[in-house]
Amino acid sequence: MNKIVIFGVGLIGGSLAIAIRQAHPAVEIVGLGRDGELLHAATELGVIDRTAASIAEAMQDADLVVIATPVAQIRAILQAITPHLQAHTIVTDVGSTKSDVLAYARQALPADYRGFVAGHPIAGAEKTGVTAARDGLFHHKHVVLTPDAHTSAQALQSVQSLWESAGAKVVCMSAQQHDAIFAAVSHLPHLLAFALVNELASRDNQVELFRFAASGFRDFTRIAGSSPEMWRDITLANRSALLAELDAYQKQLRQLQTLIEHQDSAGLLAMFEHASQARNTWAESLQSQ
Ligand SMILES: NC(=O)c1ccc[n+]([C@@H]2O[C@H](COP(=O)([O-])OP(=O)(O)OC[C@H]3O[C@@H](n4cnc5c(N)ncnc54)[C@H](O)[C@@H]3O)[C@@H](O)[C@H]2O)c1
Ligand SMILES: O=C(O)C(=O)C[C@]1(C(=O)O)C=C[C@@H](O)C=C1
Repeated sequence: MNKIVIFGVGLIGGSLAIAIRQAHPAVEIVGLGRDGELLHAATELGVIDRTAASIAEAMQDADLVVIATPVAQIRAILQAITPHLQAHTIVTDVGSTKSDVLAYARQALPADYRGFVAGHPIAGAEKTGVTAARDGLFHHKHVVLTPDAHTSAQALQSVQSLWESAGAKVVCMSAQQHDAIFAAVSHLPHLLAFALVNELASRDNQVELFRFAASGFRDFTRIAGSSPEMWRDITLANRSALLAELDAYQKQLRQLQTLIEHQDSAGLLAMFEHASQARNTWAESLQSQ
């Protein structure tokens, strides 16, 4: 590979650029974005080599295009690059939802184009922008790729190799399976954190509440500091899976409420023991990965 174009040089696009620079120092990295000042900062920091005067110029002889913007931007970017797409150019994305992105790709890209590989690195933070980008973000982390019948084996292999060179472990699954899994373990927890903080921050005594909030509150709500735009887009894109997850969670809350109302000591203990054991087993499994 000689030239990589990244749309959206923020936390994820910037961290991938840093990883690519380390693994493939000779590759030219061209960044595009909607905010000139941020792109200037990305160039000054040495995260990208340069920006481009136009999409046409950026796409000229590009080997790989990475779309690392909020997911609602991806359709328009695919439409904008399509007239400039060369046969050998591979296109991938890093969006947190995959069924919507695959549908956009089918609508926007030429019917005979087989170089689109939908992807999602399972690594990140509540911080946004290129100043939050960092070396090693993807080390030992999963990257999920969701190839479909239109994806060529060669494009899939190229994107897999790129992520492996960034230190990640690649797993393939369907977009539908991906969206169901991440609705449960990523998207729902973000909504719960936003909802809790929103509720407390709407109270008259919020100053007092936040004054005494400590590490339990910090751990539960860290992700409520995440990008509102990114999470609006994810929530709307994965709405049917998320509505099912919200139903299941509300059922748990209703169960909890009944146990408390009935002062059901054994029931509460059983529920907390089940959750505590599952959480500790999961945390231990992370150490052996
Ligand atoms: N933050 C995470 O933890 C995380 C983890 C994995 C995947 N993702 C996904 O990665 C993507 C980027 O997230 P991030 O955390 O890097 O966000 P970010 O806000 O740090 O970066 C997004 C960048 O995209 C730019 N941008 C927005 N619209 C654009 C457009 N139309 N054209 C070009 N550039 C545009 C923004 O200016 C910004 O620089 C999202 O799709 C998100 O769902 C995020
Ligand atoms: O660590 C965090 O702050 C994250 O929210 C990262 C996280 C996650 O839920 O685990 C968030 C969204 C991404 O799509 C992938 C990873």
